[in-house]
Amino acid sequence: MSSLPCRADVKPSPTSGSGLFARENIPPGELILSLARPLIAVLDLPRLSDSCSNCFIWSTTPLFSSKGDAVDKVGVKACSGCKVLKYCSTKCQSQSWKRHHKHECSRFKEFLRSNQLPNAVRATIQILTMRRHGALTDDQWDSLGRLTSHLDHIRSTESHKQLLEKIEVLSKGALEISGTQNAFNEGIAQEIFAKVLTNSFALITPTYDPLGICLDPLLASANHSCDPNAFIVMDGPEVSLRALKDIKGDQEVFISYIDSSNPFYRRQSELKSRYHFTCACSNCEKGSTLPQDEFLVSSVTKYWASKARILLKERRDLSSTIEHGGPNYVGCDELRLRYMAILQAKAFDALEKSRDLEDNQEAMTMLDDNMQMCYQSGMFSPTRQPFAALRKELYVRTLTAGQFVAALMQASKIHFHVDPVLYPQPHHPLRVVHIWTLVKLIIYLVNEIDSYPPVQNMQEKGGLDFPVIAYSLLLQVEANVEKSHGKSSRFAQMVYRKAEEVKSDLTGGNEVILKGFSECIEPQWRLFKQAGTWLFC
Ligand SMILES: C[S@@+](CC[C@H](N)C(=O)[O-])C[C@H]1O[C@@H](n2cnc3c(N)ncnc32)[C@H](O)[C@@H]1O
Repeated sequence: MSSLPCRADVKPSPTSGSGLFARENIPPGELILSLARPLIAVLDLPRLSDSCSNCFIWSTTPLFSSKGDAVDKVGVKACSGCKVLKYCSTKCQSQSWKRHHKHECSRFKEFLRSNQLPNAVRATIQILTMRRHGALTDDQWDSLGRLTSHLDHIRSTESHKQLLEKIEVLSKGALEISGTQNAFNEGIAQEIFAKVLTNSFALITPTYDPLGICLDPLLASANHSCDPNAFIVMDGPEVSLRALKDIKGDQEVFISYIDSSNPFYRRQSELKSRYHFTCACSNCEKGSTLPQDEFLVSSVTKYWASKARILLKERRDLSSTIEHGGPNYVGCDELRLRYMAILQAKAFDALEKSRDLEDNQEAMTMLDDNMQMCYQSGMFSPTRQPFAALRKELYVRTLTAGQFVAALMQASKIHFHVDPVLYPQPHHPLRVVHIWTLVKLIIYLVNEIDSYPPVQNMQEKGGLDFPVIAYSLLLQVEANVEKSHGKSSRFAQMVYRKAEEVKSDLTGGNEVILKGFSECIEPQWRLFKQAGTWLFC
């Protein structure tokens, strides 16, 4: 694959195996490396039908995507051969065909329409067929070969029996469907499949909506830290690694594989089960002593203690997670700590279950109930997980359900009270994306104000001037998007265009009016901050 700038090298790492190391000092927000596209990429099954399999543009119809970003409608047409992969243009179709699809199309035609093949199986098929037909060079094949598979560890660990069975069955399926049995044996297919599981990362939109998985040997050499100094951002097929913090020459570049705002034992168990390692990063070295683990109280009231006793008795699935080594362990030797651990376990469990619910109302009720528990038990600050994650999930659900006023209040709370703590760097891509989503939401509400009496009320009686608020939020996105996504990214270009459009709508290009607006920002900001405090919790 053609590669763009690279300011890092793969070297042996004291952390584990190989890692990425900066060649020179890289200030926050600067590019570390960029790839025109990852070596291998496959879309999630639902995205196969509504996204381009070459440039990954997502052609959905709803007003807001799952992360609340307004979506432009683009058509995609199915490949006339397999009728599975779709493309937004003949150019995209032809690029994909030449790169890999001509080797798999007839196989997909035969198998994929009847089988709902998981991502890792399709990625393995892509690798096997590309190699078989000479579309992966020896260098690319060797660099895939150097990636960690953990297969020996999985084979020798009793608790990984089920995982081993899954690898054996699915890799065998991938080998058969790829039609490359004459070139590769089952052992090779298992190695490749296991490498895909350990080394692939999420294929995402610039606004962090998940689209599928991708694998690239260069990016896969970046080790994990729960206190990362770099992040991955995508722009269509282009993948970039950018500095979150100041990185000195020769320093190791770390990304975070997981949500690092989670408490110590949850992070440890996720990394152990998904990536097979015990994290010893600078944060994990400090154990459960950081703000991620702090509760606001040292014990809960009698009311919550009685709720916890019931959960301990009735929810065996949860009580097993609070034992030492479990994800919800908080130091369970004392009863007061067991009570807090089981309440935390219940909230995390609800967060995960809500993600699988199709029904928005049911999900919102579940999320709301557990947020109330976080608040009323007095244990959780708004940034202590899973309280912050429950709120974020509720925000996305309210947007999807078209409950835009509730969404606006949650967004204010997230903007002022959650994100600055969880993502301290103003150019953190998630912080930038959240503000952008909020801008889009406010602009939508302003345009449709007649349909939203509560918003009209906030404007007329509460004195909120939404255009001024949207404009000042846009200024924040505009100031940070170069560092979060890169100046020439499609996302940054969209932000710059929107900023110009809003500026001109507000002022008609008159600089004096614009100056007047700038002076209104401060008092409006205070009013908007209050919108988050109107919520019960
Ligand atoms: C995507 S690979 C990273 C590159 C890897 N070091 C290699 O040599 O191929 C992920 C694997 O690297 C190792 N790893 C990554 N971060 C680690 C960390 N903080 N501590 C220990 N091992 C880590 C684990 O074995 C993990 O499964």
